[in-house]
Amino acid sequence: MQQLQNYINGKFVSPLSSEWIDNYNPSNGEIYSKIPKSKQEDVELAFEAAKKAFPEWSNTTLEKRSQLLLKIANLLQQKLVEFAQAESKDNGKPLSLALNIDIPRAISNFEFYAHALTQFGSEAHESVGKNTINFTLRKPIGVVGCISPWNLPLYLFSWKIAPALAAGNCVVAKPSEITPMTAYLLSEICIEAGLPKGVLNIVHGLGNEVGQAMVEHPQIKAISFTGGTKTGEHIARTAAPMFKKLSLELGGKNPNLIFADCDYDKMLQTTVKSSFANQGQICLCGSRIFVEESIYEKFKNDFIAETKKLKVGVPSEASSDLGAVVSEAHMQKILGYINQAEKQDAKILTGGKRVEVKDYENGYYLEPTIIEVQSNRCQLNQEEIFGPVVTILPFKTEEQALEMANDVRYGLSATVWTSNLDRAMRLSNTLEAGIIWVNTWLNRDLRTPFGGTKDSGVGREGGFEALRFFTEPKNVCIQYKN
Ligand SMILES: NC(=O)C1=CN([C@@H]2O[C@H](COP(=O)(O)OP(=O)(O)OC[C@H]3O[C@@H](n4cnc5c(N)ncnc54)[C@H](O)[C@@H]3O)[C@@H](O)[C@H]2O)C=CC1
Ligand SMILES: O=C(O)/C=C/C=C(\O)C(=O)O
Repeated sequence: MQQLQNYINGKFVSPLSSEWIDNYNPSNGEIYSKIPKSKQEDVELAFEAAKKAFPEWSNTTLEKRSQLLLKIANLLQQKLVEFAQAESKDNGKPLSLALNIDIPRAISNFEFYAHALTQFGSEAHESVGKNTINFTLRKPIGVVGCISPWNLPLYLFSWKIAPALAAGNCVVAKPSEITPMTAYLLSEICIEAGLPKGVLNIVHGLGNEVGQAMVEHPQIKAISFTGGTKTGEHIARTAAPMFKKLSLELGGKNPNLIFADCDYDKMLQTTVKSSFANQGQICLCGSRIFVEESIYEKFKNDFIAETKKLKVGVPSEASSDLGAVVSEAHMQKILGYINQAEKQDAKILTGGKRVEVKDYENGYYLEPTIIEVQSNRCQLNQEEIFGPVVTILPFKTEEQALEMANDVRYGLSATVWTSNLDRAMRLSNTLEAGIIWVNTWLNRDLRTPFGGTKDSGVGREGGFEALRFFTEPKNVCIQYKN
């Protein structure tokens, strides 16, 4: 059975403990590889390698850094199919999704930051009448930590390491132990691309061992994390006394507000995607759907009909719209929420059950599920389920829709469907979320700030925001004689 390795100081190495974790294939529930069960001592090795590489990497010209990131992107492009197959097998997502979204986006992340680093500037302030000029240097921080989740494995792993490297930092990175494969394959590419040893180090293992050691490490000065809100809270509590820089991209319970005056067909097709893409395992999925009363019954019937057309099946088959959810434990968690529907006076309109796929009976397949709830205060509307489950609820007025949309602890994204520009602007101003989509969803321009408010996180990724996060500003004030 394949044994993955850590990538430390430019080489593949086994964990010092020689312990391994089983890696499951969600499509059939079988163990298909082993990953290092690394510990604090492996993190220390990675840190030492990164620290040693920092002086040279931070002084490497922007052109050279840019070329290396582009080389990684080119090699990824050449191996797109291999990577997409690996991602689909490791995560359970449809191969078509990995081929068309996950891996292309990982390539774009490297390309984007290869170019962004050459365009990144800093400010200068002339104090007129005082013969003084201030200018701000943007220094790489040193060794930084990147911790990524399992839902969009290489997509989010590269979304963190590309800007961290671009800004001149050396990196200790930890992919999710549930989906380690494409990060492992990326280490092969880094070697092939000639990335200097120690610049990027990838340590596999459990969150409460490897992740915890990274967060606790006194000399890893910044942590970029994407994952669950509870984990983010724990990281913040651990890191705060050490005054670490933190970027936390956490959970969401995003509202999807549908008004009667919208482009109905576009809304319907997009709402199916924003509900069930990647088996609903995207922090941006619109999991609370609020519909204007006058079109509620029509929407309900059409949405059910469209959802019933979705095929749940083996990830590698082109006809599968939904694959498997990521793990047995996660499947049980989602089913736990669905099974509470009745107690919460909610009605399952379609779905709600595990799916048995022929010859893949032990895979983690779930029906796309729509639940009609009676109140936004119910648990189904207040907690992140992170699976193919959405709720629907009618509203009478824009004010009521806004109130329900904001009445939740999360504030990541919101989607508004309307042809009324005034309403679109009013809601864009008042919805409590870091990202608002009007008449579209998951429409991404990598230059824009990405992140959430409230319990959805702290800080922003994307564009120059990430380069600002991964650098320390230093102001220089010079007074000169006339
Ligand atoms: N992007 C998002 O919004 C995501 C949200 N989630 C939510 O979180 C729930 C739990 O999923 P998990 O897989 O447990 O996510 P998680 O938040 O535990 O995992 C994300 C990453 O954090 C690491 N991690 C875990 N504990 C850590 C610690 N103490 N210190 C440092 N790193 C640590 C994990 O190993 C993984 O690499 C999901 O059911 C879902 O609701 C999960 C993944 C992504
Ligand atoms: O950057 C994006 O386009 C999407 C990011 C998605 C997440 O952070 C997530 O699902 O966790």
